[in-house]
Amino acid sequence: MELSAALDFQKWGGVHRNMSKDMLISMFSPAAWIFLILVYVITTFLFRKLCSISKSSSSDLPLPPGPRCWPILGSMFHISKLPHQYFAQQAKKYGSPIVHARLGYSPWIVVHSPEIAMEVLKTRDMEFAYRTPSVFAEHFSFGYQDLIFRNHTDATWRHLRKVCATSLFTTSSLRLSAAWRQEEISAMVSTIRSDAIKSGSTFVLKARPLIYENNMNMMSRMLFGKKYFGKAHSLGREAATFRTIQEQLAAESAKIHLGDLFPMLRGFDLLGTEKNLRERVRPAMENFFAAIIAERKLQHHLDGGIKKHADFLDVLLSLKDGDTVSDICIMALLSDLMAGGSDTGTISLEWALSELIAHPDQLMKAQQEIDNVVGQNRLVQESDLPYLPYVHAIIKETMRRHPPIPLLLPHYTPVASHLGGYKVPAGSTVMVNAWAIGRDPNVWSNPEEFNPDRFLGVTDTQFVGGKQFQLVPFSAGRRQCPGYPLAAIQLPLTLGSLIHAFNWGPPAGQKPEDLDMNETFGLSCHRAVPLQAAVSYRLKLHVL
Ligand code: HEM
Repeated sequence: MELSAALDFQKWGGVHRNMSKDMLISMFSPAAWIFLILVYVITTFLFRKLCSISKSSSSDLPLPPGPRCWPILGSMFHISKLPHQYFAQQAKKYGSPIVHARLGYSPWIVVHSPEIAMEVLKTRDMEFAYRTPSVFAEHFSFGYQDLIFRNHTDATWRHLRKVCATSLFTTSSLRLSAAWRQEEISAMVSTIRSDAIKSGSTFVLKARPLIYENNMNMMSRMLFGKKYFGKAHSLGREAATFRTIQEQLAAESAKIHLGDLFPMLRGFDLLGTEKNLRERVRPAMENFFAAIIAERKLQHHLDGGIKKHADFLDVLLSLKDGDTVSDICIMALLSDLMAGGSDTGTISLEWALSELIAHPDQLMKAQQEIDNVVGQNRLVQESDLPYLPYVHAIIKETMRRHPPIPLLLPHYTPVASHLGGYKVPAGSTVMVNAWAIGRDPNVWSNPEEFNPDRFLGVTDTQFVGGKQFQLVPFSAGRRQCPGYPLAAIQLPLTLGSLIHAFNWGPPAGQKPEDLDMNETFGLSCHRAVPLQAAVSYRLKLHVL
């Protein structure tokens, strides 16, 4: 998913470069221009006043180095490249593990060392585990009713995390949902196999949509017992609505909202970017999830109560006494989990397949490992996973090189603080550059090399915000991704199944080393060019 209120810097850079003077003039009425100029003059004055007050009253620590900050606008026009790469370059340029930038009125602090990442995410996470308020966050979360954007100081946030941890991601609940995952994997393998057989042997597969739909189906079945993608389902209209909502969310998460950069302008929605969120996207999400909840409540009524928990929605609706959560909170949570559980997995698997196509020897080594454990007469099952260390190592190495959320989700501190000997202004968004840490030669030997072997024998505790914080794709501390236990099964299971059932190579005429490995940015980091691979079936025909 495009997980949060991302500023799409590429688009913003593009808009900035392409925006002619005429376009700018025609965007606002004369009254709006006078108003904007007035706002500029007043805010410049207030800003200078504020700076002089804060200089004299706050600590003497300096701000971290970073790009030039212009009055009011800050450094936003400097950040036109992929921000995780841009900030990594800035850290290198200044020889500093912390970089500061300002977007409009919002200070950003970006951390590039495992030591300071540990401070932000774990040792002092009570200070830094807030979320940056934003226009997208407010609507996506139905007014901060969800888990992702609710502050960690809120008792309901703790309650929702506990419900997820104890009812969705325990070993026993994950065992209960194993059959659905297996069905979805079989369906995906079967679809690809039919296409391969139809086309003779090898055919060119666009992997991303298939993996995305597979992840979505797995999530929606676990959460509320429905699936929206694939050949054999009959939810035509509902599925179409669901797709539209997901597409709109992805588009909205990548928009610039003036109100985020200049909070005092929020109420005016001068560019009209909030209107669509408020009037179309949020109501559409609300109607969609409200219908699912209403349908389930009716079912419970007809059944004379909840006899047995069929899925997570049943669990949420059967919470008792002080533990109950409102319908709006359930909607927001379901929406979070759908978002959290689909795009990240798709990104990781697409990168893992790309790296294996670029490194055929490693692909072969993984296939041999799976053949030794599973043979060629059946598909990979979850019970095989403990015996596939090389497949797990590939996932870890993929996460090191390509963390799906390279700057993690934005953390925030409402009060002034300090990090690594630098000042952190009140209201700062604090980011950990997991991408840069994963490629730091001071942390990893030969970081540019894709080498899964480096993870053989490494335990999972070292993987999830391990002691040294070298590898933090799932973050750590209070905000650590709650979905990790599911991802730790789903990723190796899907990757293992795909490389066991099929041979993968670059499309005809391309060499493995020529594969385009460029990145694109939302807040999540896809391949810039969706993967197209030459695929052929490699198991016995009677399998499936
Ligand atoms: C490749 C798989 C995944 C990766 C790399 C990943 C990564 C992350 C990251 C970096 C965060 C932000 C942590 C922070 O703010 O410091 C996060 C939060 C979150 N993730 Fe995941 N995630 C994955 C899969 C999942 C799955 C499968 C689910 C649920 C089904 C999920 C649900 C969530 C939720 C609800 C949050 C918000 C937690 C909070 O703010 O308290 N994620 N994830």
